[in-house]
Amino acid sequence: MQRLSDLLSQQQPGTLATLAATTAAAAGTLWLVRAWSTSGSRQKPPLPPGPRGWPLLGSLPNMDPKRSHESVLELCKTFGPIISYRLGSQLFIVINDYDLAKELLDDENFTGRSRSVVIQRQTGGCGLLFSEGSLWKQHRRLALKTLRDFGFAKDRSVEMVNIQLDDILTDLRDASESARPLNILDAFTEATNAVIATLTLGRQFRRGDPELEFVRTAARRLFTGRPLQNLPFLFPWTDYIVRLFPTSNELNLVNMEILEFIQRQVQERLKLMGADIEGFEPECLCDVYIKERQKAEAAGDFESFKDMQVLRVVMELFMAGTDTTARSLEWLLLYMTFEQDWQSRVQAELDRVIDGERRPSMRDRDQLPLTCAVIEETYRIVSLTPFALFHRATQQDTVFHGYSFPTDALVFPFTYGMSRDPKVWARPNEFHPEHFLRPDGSFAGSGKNIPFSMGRRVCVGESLGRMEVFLIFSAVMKLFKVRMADEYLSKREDILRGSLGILRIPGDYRLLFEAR
Ligand code: HEM
Repeated sequence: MQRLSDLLSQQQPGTLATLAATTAAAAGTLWLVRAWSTSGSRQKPPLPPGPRGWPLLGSLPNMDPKRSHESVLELCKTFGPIISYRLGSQLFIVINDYDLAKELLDDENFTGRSRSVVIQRQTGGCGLLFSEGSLWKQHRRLALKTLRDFGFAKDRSVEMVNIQLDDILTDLRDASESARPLNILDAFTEATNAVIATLTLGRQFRRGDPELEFVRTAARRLFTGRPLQNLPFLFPWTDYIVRLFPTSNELNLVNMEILEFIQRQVQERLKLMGADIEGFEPECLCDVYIKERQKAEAAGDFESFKDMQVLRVVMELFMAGTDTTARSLEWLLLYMTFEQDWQSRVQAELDRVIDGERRPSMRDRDQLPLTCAVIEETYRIVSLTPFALFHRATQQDTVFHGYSFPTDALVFPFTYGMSRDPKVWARPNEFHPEHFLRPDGSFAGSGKNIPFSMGRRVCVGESLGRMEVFLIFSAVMKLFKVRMADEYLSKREDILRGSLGILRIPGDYRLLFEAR
């Protein structure tokens, strides 16, 4: 396996001449795009409507840097369900209507991802999250099949979650006996990471282990980082300056550190597999990838499973499977502290259905409509990933509902806006689990709620995420009452409004647990 610095430097051409040429080309392209978009070209359909923006900066000064989802919602109220705006020189198109988003996300043409220099440098076009075309299809299929074979979202994962629950419940018992207020995220991160680490790397990072501390901190840095503060993302020509000081950019830095960490893990697996890779019975996704690489190379294919590809797929699943689910659980408990009546109703339902000391299992789900509705409503009102992930039209001259979608525009399904659409939700701005309950009290399903997005690039981990959230939330609710520590009670608005990194992050809080 190549050294990581070599792998990353392969993604970094660059001399002064290239700098000059690229800057000139970027300026020329920008000028042309601007000239075209303001001239009201007769041949091409217009861009979707949106604010005019400032010279060079576009709408950047109008975005709340901590909560761009709120600023974009305001724009949608003015300009409609398909809007466009520029931040720096990057064009964004936002879809804020469920039916339009469904049509777009089901369309093969919109399975592209950003070709931004930042993403290219971090991924080299490899992996699963940011790859496109046949490479993406091949690896999405393989990753899903492999994880399924290892019991992804099935019995084996249920067993793993239950083992993790032992630790969570012990922590909560200790906290409740000592009346110690706590931030619950760490306990949830440890649990969700243990599950995905077993599936991807065949091992777990145990408490007290510095590697677990690294994963926790890295996840926090990665998911609280603001992509919009990554200058070259909005002004590609600044990339040449930023790349001279790679450690000055937090998102680059944390990406490199995680990749190095994953590379060490892959090397451990290689050591364990020994010389007879072919005869080794794979125990996790990483082993399968190492074996597939050997097969591909034997057949003369040195591209599909090159080092960067293997590292990125393992890393992306490992990271995406850790913080997203832990944060969903954190938000659920926060809503339960502020919605005490719903907390009591969930607990009454759990007491009725789950007898004695038994833990809730997936089979109980059908008997727990209210619990399911509370979970679904929390997904809705939080919208953990308000912009899902950016997509891109892969075909030139794409026209969608009368508007031009250039191939370099970043297209977002705006899940935050859709989950607040008054045409769809009776009480869009309130915590109202009845959105997901039929009049007879049965669970109505997710309907138009799309926390995991939808269509061709729908979240790979949806079934695992949903399973973990249901099992952990219901087990905690069965055994503990949760409330906000007194000094945070008056901060409801700040805590629930929080801020936006890659995920929505609540404001600072401390929870108190009391055994039931
Ligand atoms: C509650 C937890 C989670 C939420 C809310 C969530 C949400 C999302 C969203 C909104 C997307 C973007 C889909 C799009 O491009 O339109 C996504 C993609 C993805 N998620 Fe998740 N996710 C969660 C858990 C997980 C887990 C547990 C894993 C790993 C096992 C995972 C792996 C991925 C991957 C690999 C993609 C990229 C799929 C692709 O590009 O084809 N996610 N997720």
